[in-house]
Amino acid sequence: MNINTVLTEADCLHSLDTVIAAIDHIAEQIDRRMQTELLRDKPLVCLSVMLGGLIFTGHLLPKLKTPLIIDYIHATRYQGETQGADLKWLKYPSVNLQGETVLIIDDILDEGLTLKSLVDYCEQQGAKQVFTAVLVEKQLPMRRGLPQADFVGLLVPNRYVFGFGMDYHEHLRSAAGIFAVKNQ
Ligand SMILES: O=P(O)(O)OC[C@H]1O[C@H](OP(=O)(O)OP(=O)(O)O)[C@H](O)[C@@H]1O
Ligand SMILES: Nc1nc2[nH]cnc2c(=O)[nH]1
Repeated sequence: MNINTVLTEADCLHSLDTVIAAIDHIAEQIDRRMQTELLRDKPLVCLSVMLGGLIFTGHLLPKLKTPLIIDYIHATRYQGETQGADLKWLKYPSVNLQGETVLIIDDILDEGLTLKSLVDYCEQQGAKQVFTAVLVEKQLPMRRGLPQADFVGLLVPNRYVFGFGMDYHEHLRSAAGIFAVKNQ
């Protein structure tokens, strides 16, 4: 596998400009929704899902006007592969979620099993409400886990995608845009 070949042969699904515009749009939607959901003086607890959610989170949070605190979860189901397996937790959130309004921020909703586990965990920890934001939603006929996220930036077809946080065998997370691997 030559990483440069993967990149040069990939199909660009969404340009960097399109991704940035989609993040602007999600930020507006989140701010609007949180005006009605957040208790006064209570910040939104934002949980970034490592590693894939890192770049999306870094672009999204400075655009939010909603008062917030930042924490992270490290959980992986694919572990550098292109087929998912059981979710492996590497880091639980440090913040106490009891009574909090939580926003889980991830790069992609695919089968939805990762986000379903993370939402369940936050609810078990006593979160008052749990919202989910993803940069991309993969278009599947049905999902085994969470059927949809509350805030979605862009749609992608049912192909293996990378860029803007998403990896191809742990490479290409920093690719500027969203790309689909050739023939996958
Ligand atoms: O909807 P699902 O089918 O569960 O897949 C979505 C998850 O897969 C990726 O994580 P991955 O396990 O590859 O770890 P990573 O964040 O380190 O890339 C991605 O970041 C999501 O968290
Ligand atoms: N990088 C990447 N991670 C995923 N996790 C679930 N689906 C995908 C995908 O298409 N690409």
